[in-house]
Amino acid sequence: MRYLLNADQNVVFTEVMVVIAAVDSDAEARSSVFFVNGPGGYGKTFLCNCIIHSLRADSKIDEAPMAAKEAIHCDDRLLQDVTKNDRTKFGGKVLLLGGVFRQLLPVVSHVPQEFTAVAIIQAVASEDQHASRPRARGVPVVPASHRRLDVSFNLTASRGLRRASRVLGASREYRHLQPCLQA
Ligand SMILES: Nc1ncnc2c1ncn2[C@@H]1O[C@H](COP(=O)(O)OP(=O)(O)OP(=O)(O)O)[C@@H](O)[C@H]1O
Repeated sequence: MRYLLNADQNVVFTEVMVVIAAVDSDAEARSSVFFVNGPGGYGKTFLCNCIIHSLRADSKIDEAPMAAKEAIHCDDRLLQDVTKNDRTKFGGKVLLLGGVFRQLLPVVSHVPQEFTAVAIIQAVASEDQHASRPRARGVPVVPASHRRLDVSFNLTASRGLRRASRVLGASREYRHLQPCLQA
């Protein structure tokens, strides 16, 4: 199955396998946590299946879910307990998680999620303008990959934007988004 992997998938496959081999041969090796990021349909599941297939063939695999942070903490403690190794994260096991970072909202303290969503839509819309994409009735066109956020955009409208602008503008981390909110 490995021969089917494309160049990007091959890079991740090799990196994960190298670390697994190192952890296998050295009980004291540091554990590694990988997060495979990529847009929908980019081949994350295909890659994971290939890795699982290879590890199963060698009888060395534990399931690695994509889960809430509490579940990840729980895995960490459980693996440390099972392996009797509390010196390294996940008891020295390799953790491979997958997902799409663009589908997750960044965490901004004291800001409701819908305002963060609006800020992101505005930022994306602004990128779109630079790419000379069409605009419909004065509303920036949101690319297909972000259409699931359309609802937040419509619901919050201008009052939400003004508040988002104020609150996000006060956050040093997201100050660069401020110009995008001047609709
Ligand atoms: N190297 C490959 N060779 C042949 N087909 C592939 C390859 N990589 C991915 N595919 C195919 O592309 C399609 C999308 O891949 P996959 O489901 O792995 O994407 P994904 O990143 O997990 O998507 P999502 O985030 O939406 O779950 C699937 O039909 C898969 O079989």
